[in-house]
Amino acid sequence: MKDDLQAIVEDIHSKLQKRLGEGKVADYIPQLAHVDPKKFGIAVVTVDGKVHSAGDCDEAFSIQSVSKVFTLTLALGKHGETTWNRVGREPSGSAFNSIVQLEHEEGKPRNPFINAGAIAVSDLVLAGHTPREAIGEILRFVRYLADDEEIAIDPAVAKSEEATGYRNFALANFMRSFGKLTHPVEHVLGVYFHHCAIAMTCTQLARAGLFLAANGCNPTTGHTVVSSQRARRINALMLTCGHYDGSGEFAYRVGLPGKSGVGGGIMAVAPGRASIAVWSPGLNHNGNSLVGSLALEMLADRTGWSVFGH
Ligand SMILES: NC(=O)CC[C@H](N)C(=O)O
Repeated sequence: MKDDLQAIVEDIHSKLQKRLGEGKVADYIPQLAHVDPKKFGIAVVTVDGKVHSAGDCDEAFSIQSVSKVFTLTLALGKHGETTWNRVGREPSGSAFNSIVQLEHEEGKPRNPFINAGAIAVSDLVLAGHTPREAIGEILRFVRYLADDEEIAIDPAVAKSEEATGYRNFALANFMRSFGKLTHPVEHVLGVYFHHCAIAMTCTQLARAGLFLAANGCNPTTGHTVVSSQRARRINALMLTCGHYDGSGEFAYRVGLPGKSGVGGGIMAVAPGRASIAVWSPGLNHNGNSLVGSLALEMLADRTGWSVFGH
């Protein structure tokens, strides 16, 4: 490390002040359109459990698609490798809510991080449960990962998406027509919308991702969450698919496994070193946080943490 980490984080926060407000806040989910576009938080939790943070790092925001990492981890825990019968592991090269590939590939989504793939994963998490139980299981899992019982779902966000999620209903119905969802569409989407509506701060999110930076074991709680092989593989999927059709650009500029959400959050993993969360609501054309991506690019550059070398 070239400089002290807290100093780097504060410097990134101050250098990016002039860029705040760039990008476009997601407004297709009406409840997200109200968020102040100038918010910006960053938290870095190193594998020794130390937190380095700046800005709006303790303000909760809607994690949206970042939650797909947690539901995938749960589905793999419940169904093991058979998870991959239902969803692929290849980058899609298309938008997060795209429907085009689904017809060619007979209802099997490309990867677990695009909407269609995460809906298939929600169907897997729902197995043996009512929707309410599955939502409770996901929330308990995220609280366990972050070691924080305060984490909650924002019901207004879930409701807002349920009322306007025409695309997601289309994707789910289309998959169901191929027999690729085993539960009723309303139940599967109920689970999906609620896990997307989990609200977390950057600090909580960085803590929740720590197991991925530390070979599957959360070093602050001592809990073994997944095997080191599984942690490595989830990181690989985040690197190749975590930013949709912006994943190549993110790997080029940042070089860390990462998962974005349309709430403006990104969770990134520096294996063996740290888990990082950034939040800034303005999105680039791929639906990834514009200032958040810049912050991670600066962080990777200053720390030499890119998985591809210094
Ligand atoms: N990229 C995202 O964060 C998308 C998640 C959002 N809940 C949706 O389904 O559209």
